[in-house]
Amino acid sequence: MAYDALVLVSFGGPERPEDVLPFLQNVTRGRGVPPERLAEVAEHYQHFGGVSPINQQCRDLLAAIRADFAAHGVDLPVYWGNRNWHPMLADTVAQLRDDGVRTALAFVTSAYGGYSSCRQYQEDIARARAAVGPDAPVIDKLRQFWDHPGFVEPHADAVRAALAQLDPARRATTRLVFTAHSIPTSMAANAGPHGNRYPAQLAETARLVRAAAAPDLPYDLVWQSRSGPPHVPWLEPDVNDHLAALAEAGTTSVVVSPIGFVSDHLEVVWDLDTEALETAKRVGLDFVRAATPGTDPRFVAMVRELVAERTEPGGERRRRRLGELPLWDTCPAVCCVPARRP
Ligand SMILES: CC1=C(CCC(=O)O)c2cc3nc(cc4[nH]c(cc5[nH]c(cc1n2)c(C)c5CCC(=O)O)c(CCC(=O)O)c4C)C(CCC(=O)O)=C3C
Ligand SMILES: [Fe+2]
Repeated sequence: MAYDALVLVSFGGPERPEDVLPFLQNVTRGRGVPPERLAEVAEHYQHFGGVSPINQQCRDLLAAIRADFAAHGVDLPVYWGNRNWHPMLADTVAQLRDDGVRTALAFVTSAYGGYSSCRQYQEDIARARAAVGPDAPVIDKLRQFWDHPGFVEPHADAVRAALAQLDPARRATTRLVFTAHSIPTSMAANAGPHGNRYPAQLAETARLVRAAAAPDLPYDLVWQSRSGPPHVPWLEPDVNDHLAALAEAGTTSVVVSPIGFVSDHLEVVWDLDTEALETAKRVGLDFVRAATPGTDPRFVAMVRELVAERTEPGGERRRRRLGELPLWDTCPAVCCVPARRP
């Protein structure tokens, strides 16, 4: 199939103190997040002057994709729109329409399945198209990429680089701790056509990154950034509880690798580099946080490869991937339906 454009679709984040609350209201509208939690998260953003790093990271990725496309003769304009903050996806889709784009592919900055990571972005696209009206372009989301070498290899290199900062004499008591955004257990149960796809994909990515980076080290997959009301169960253990338990059991050193994310946005620089680091200090663990792919050339090239899978004859037979879980281009209708409200 031929496409006229690529759209980078992301979460969005505030870039001024006065935008923090309206942004948080957009994120949590209708999702039952208690006001206390919202106030706490607003403080995390204000700690960074009300500026989330995520939008600049998207601008950097956008520039890198454009340069990579130009260097490889891919003649597709690249646009950018967000779920929760400007540039809002509906404005971007209106621009696509004004520019005469009829069909576009969407690269979403999340590697995994699940409602928040996949289905909700498809709903964002559908809502933006509906807002633009009948002449809105068709927009097809590119596939999930949790086990693509362009995602796994940068994470693995980052784990290796982080390990190099730890004391080699303590290697026997060093562990890898992979983290991803926690989600409600009901959302996890509904992820993918047969359920539990989000944790299953993360377990596969963790296994692949560890195999490439440090096959001799023990590893765990744990969760971070829990939101929602306290009585609703979310995936556990939390990274902070886990670090305390590790220290208790004799671990001296950890590399924390946020495989759930593609860039060092606020959930990384606050929840890990500030909170989890604080926990590690308190319980006496050596702690190094591994980098995320960001604009690693292999990650940027992956975007072009995912496009080629959809646009080149036989492209779907040349998928590069390291894992074994089932993979598809177009999600079945039953996939990742929203978690039932408690
Ligand atoms: C799976 C997942 C990803 C990974 C996939 C992806 O990347 O999309 C992700 C990413 C992110 N989450 C982010 C920020 C927030 N997430 C929140 C709340 C929530 N996240 C959830 C899940 C996820 N979130 C869920 C189930 C909620 C509860 C409310 C709801 O059901 O929607 C809240 C509300 C306050 C709170 O934390 O309580 C905020 C501010 C940012 C931006 C950081 C920045 O600004 O740099 C990013 C990239
Ligand atoms: Fe989130």
